[in-house]
Parts: sequence; structure tokens; C-alpha cells
Amino acid sequence: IDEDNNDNIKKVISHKLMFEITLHGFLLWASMGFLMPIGILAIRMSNGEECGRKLQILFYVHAVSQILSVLLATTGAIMSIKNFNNSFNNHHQRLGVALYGIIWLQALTGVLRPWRGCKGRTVWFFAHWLLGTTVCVLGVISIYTGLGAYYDKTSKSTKLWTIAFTVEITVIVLIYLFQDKWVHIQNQGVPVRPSEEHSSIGNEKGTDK
Ligand code: HEM
Ligand code: HEM
Repeated sequence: IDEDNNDNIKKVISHKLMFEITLHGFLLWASMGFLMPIGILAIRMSNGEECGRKLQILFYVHAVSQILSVLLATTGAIMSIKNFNNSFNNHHQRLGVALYGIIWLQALTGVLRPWRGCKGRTVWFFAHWLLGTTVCVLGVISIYTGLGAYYDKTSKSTKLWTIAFTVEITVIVLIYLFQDKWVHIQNQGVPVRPSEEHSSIGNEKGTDK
């Protein structure tokens, strides 16, 4: 009877750990694998946008989705630090802890931004863009290594999840690339005036011929 009891306790604990790992995965996927890239696509939609109201809405979508993303990741962080072993002895764990910290730094620089037209704004934008893009890419890598860690721990296949995530990220990357080409694509139907034909090299996005 004693052995039976022991077995049951073991099963209950591993069931609990299983649940916690799955929740960890979902929280961080939703945060860094979904909200963060979507928020970046949103603020990029405002590039070259003239209408003040549209600009404001896109800014809010960016700010809200990014703050929500940081809060979700933080929930996941508190959970994982409470329930996992905190040994930080593999790439997934080490990169993960670094990200937990950096996303807060990024959100903080987002909130504490200088006004447009201010002297510091150019440097701020470069820093916010560079760190933001890097963090998002590292987040995507962490999700792949996380799915690997899940397989190592549970021996359950994560093939379908990996495919699903790859499809999602591929779509997001295609939209990201498309955003740069949108004006150019629209202007394909507009005839080039002969006098401007040669000066069209190196044109700015907004005045694309
Ligand atoms: C951006 C996304 C992610 C970040 C930042 C992250 C971060 C972390 C961190 C810091 C740990 C160590 C926790 C500790 O020991 O206190 C950890 C462990 C773990 N994570 Fe993630 N994670 C992410 C996504 C995922 C995903 C999508 C899965 C898949 C289900 C996953 C599965 C695991 C597993 C199984 C562990 C156990 C640790 C092990 O022994 O390797 N993670 N994660
Ligand atoms: C972890 C959170 C965040 C990430 C990963 C992030 C990422 C980014 C990225 C990559 C860009 C550049 C987009 C482009 O290529 O044009 C950007 C722009 C911007 N972000 Fe964030 N961001 C975050 C949080 C915030 C927060 C909390 C705010 C404000 C409350 C904010 C305000 C802005 C603004 C105003 C711009 C546009 C700057 C301009 O075009 O002059 N960000 N963000």
C-alpha cells in the first residue's frame, strides 16, 4: 500500500509540473511569439502615415500590446522561477532569464521617450528600434529552444507546435517585408514622367516613382 501511495504522489507532482511547463509555454508564446511581433507590425504601419488620428491609434496599439506582452512574460517568469529548478544550466534557461530583464528595460525606454523633434529623439529611436528588434528575434529563438526543452523533459513530440509556430512567424515576416514595399507596389501602375526617370534612383519611400 505504501508503494502505491508513493507512486501516486510521484504522478501528482509530475502532473503538476507538466501543467506548469505547458502554461509557461503558452504564456511566453502569447507574449513574445505573438503580441510583441504584432505590436511591431502595428507601429511600422504608422511609418509615412500623415493622418494624426490613424497615427495615434497605431501608437496606442503598439504601446498597449507591448505593455501587455511584458506583463504576460512577467507572469510566466514569476511562475517559472517559483516552479522550475532555477539551475540556469542550458541555453534556453539562460537566454530566457536575460530576456525577462531586457523586455522591462525596453518597455521603460518606450515609456520614457523624448518628444518628436527633440534633440535626443534620433538616438532614442535608434536604441528603441535596435533593442526592440533584437529582443523580438531572441524571443522567437527562445520559443524554438523552449519547444526543444519541452521534448527533452516530457518526451512528447512538439512537431506540430513547431510547424504551427513556423507558419505563424513566416506570415509575420512576410507582412513585415511587405510593409516596406507597399508604397512601391502601389506606384507600379503610375507612369514615370520622362524628366524624372533618371532621378528616381535613391528616392525616398514616400515619393517613390
Ligand atoms: C520567449 C519565450 C520563453 C522564455 C523567455 C523562456 C524562459 C525560460 C526560463 C528562464 C526557464 C528557466 C526557469 C527556471 O529554472 O527558473 C525556462 C524553462 C523551461 N521552459 Fe521556457 N521560456 C520561453 C518559452 C518556452 C516555450 C514556448 C516552451 C515550450 C513548452 C518552454 C519550455 C520550457 C521548459 C520545458 C523549461 C524547463 C527547463 C529545463 O529544464 O530546460 N519555454 N524557460
Ligand atoms: C518590449 C516592449 C517594446 C518593444 C519590443 C518595442 C519595439 C519597437 C520597435 C521595433 C519599434 C520600431 C518600429 C520600426 O521599425 O519602425 C518601435 C517604435 C516605437 N515604440 Fe516601441 N517597443 C516596445 C515598447 C514600447 C512602449 C511601452 C512604448 C510607449 C509607451 C513604445 C513607443 C514607441 C514609439 C512611439 C515608436 C515609434 C517611434 C517613431 O517612429 O518615431 N514602445 N518599438
